[in-house]
Amino acid sequence: MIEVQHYTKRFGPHTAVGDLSFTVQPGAVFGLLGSNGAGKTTTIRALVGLTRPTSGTVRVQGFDVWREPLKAKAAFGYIPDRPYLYGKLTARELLRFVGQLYQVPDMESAIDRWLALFRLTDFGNELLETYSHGMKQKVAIISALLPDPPVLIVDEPMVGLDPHAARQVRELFRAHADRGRTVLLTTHSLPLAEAVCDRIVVLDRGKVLGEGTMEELRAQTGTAAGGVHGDSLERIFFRLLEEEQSEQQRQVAEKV
Ligand SMILES: Nc1ncnc2c1ncn2[C@@H]1O[C@H](COP(=O)(O)OP(=O)(O)OP(=O)(O)O)[C@@H](O)[C@H]1O
Repeated sequence: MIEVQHYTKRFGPHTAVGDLSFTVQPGAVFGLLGSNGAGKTTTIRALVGLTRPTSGTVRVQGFDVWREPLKAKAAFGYIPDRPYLYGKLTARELLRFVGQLYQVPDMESAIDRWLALFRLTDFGNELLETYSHGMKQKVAIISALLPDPPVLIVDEPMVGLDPHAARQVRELFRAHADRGRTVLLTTHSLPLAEAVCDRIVVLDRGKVLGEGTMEELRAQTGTAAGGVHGDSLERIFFRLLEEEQSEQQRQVAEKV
């Protein structure tokens, strides 16, 4: 379970995220969507303990990520948008390192299965510095999933993946949640969000524009289901952004 309560992050005078609250229950895939600079990565970095909230709290499996970092970190797997992997290790060495840290049972056969699933068996003993971007991304995904964590936190998972791998990863996230685990992901891919997310929050410039299931977002934006585009998340997303822009223009006009 993930609980974000009144999370605010400021960088100097700039508010990157303001008063964000949401909960992700076990069994759910939660999508954090928004334009460039909306505050998605800033939120993810708070969730994984890389930045301290200016105010508010962030909990994973009941543990405050900043106050009880070891307990919180033991409970989640994290796939960053730009994975850093030790280039002088082979994929197998890195995965053994992760497996030992998290005491993964029957580690060697688990590693074999994961490498085979992502068609990396032949490259398992090659140094990671020789891997392509997509291959590195696959290893980062395996590292996060190998310990079968109760919570999975993912920043832009599909960048660099070929269509086959992208579909596999989408199915893995869904299956992870369906086994009672919690999944939070950020993405620019509206089809991905629509296909796997149970709930979605749309951010823009650090503010929440909308939150809910697809049905709730449709109701909020007056976007009817059906029709060629009527039920798509893309339409809801643009409607929310348009509403926010008209509200800002109205406020500016009032001040003039
Ligand atoms: N370390 C930092 N110092 C100053 N400002 C920052 C820092 N990190 C993020 N920001 C600012 O916070 C805002 C949110 O950035 P963030 O990276 O969270 O956006 P994002 O939604 O992940 O965007 P993208 O889709 O482009 O990756 C931006 O205005 C960014 O400039």
